[in-house]
Amino acid sequence: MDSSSASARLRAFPSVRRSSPVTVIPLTGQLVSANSPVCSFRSKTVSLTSAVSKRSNWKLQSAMAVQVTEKGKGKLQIFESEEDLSVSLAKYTADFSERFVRERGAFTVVLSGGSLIKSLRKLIDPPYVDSVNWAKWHVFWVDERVVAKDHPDSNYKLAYDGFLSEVPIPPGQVYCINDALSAEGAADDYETCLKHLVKTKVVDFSAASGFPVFDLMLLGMGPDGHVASLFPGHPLVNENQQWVTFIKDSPKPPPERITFTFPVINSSANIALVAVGAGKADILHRALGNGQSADLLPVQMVSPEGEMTWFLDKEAASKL
Ligand SMILES: O=C(O)[C@H](O)[C@@H](O)[C@H](O)[C@H](O)COP(=O)(O)O
Repeated sequence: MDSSSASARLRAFPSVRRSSPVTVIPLTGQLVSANSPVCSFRSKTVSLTSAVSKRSNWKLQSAMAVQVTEKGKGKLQIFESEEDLSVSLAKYTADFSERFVRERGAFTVVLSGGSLIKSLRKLIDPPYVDSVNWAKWHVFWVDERVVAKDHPDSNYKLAYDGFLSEVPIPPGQVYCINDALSAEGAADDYETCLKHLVKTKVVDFSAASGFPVFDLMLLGMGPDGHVASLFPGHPLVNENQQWVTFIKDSPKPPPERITFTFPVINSSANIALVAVGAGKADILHRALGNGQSADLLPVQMVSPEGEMTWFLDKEAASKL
């Protein structure tokens, strides 16, 4: 792995292009999926700063999503309710599954913990529970707590109970933490597993950067702006050599976790960033608003090689 290359370093410290042009697309009357053709709607080009200040354009009507796109920063979708968000998130995920299974014979999907799992619940309902080719799924965790797999804090348990137990993904394709190891040992073990899966071409790889490329990463965000187990002000946000690392002083309990690093997160082919509820409103205002800060929040460091799509409900987006 040539992780000391200039491009790997650069990708670990992506810049936030606040003044880049964005396209604001007010949509009326119906929920529009992430894959809707942009050209079929009215659009105008403004800067992200002015898009945020023109809040009157963002009024939500019943079951309406407002999309904002900015080159390199992603598409922002705001849903009337968490229920609408989960319907759209299921379609978005199922569409990628279909595309990657067709194109490369497998679908590598990365989960986080927290409320994201609940927001994936429509995937285990018809039509997706029957139409998705679950046998081709390979499931990973962007972060995991260093606890036993049957512990209430386990992200594996959360995903298993709420989602994985309901669909026929072969158990050998669900890559959970080795809970017999220390945090350091579990991070090493997970990275070794990823390297093996890159070698066997289950997981894609970017020769340019030297990091694995997951087909889809589904990220939550904490109210402090953390993603995965990469917390504001923690030195791990600058890790640019390892694929998987560990933390023993996580400000969010439990303290011991393993986590993908930013170069791996930012190598993804697609990232969905999902935030729901009023508790996320202030940090989203800071992350996407006009204010300038020298220190980027972890969520502002998410800047994938591929596509990024934000899924917010109207409470989370209420201060934008
Ligand atoms: O293990 C974890 O703690 C998570 O992976 C973490 O990064 C989570 O995704 C965010 O804290 C958002 O969680 P909520 O959506 O529950 O706020």
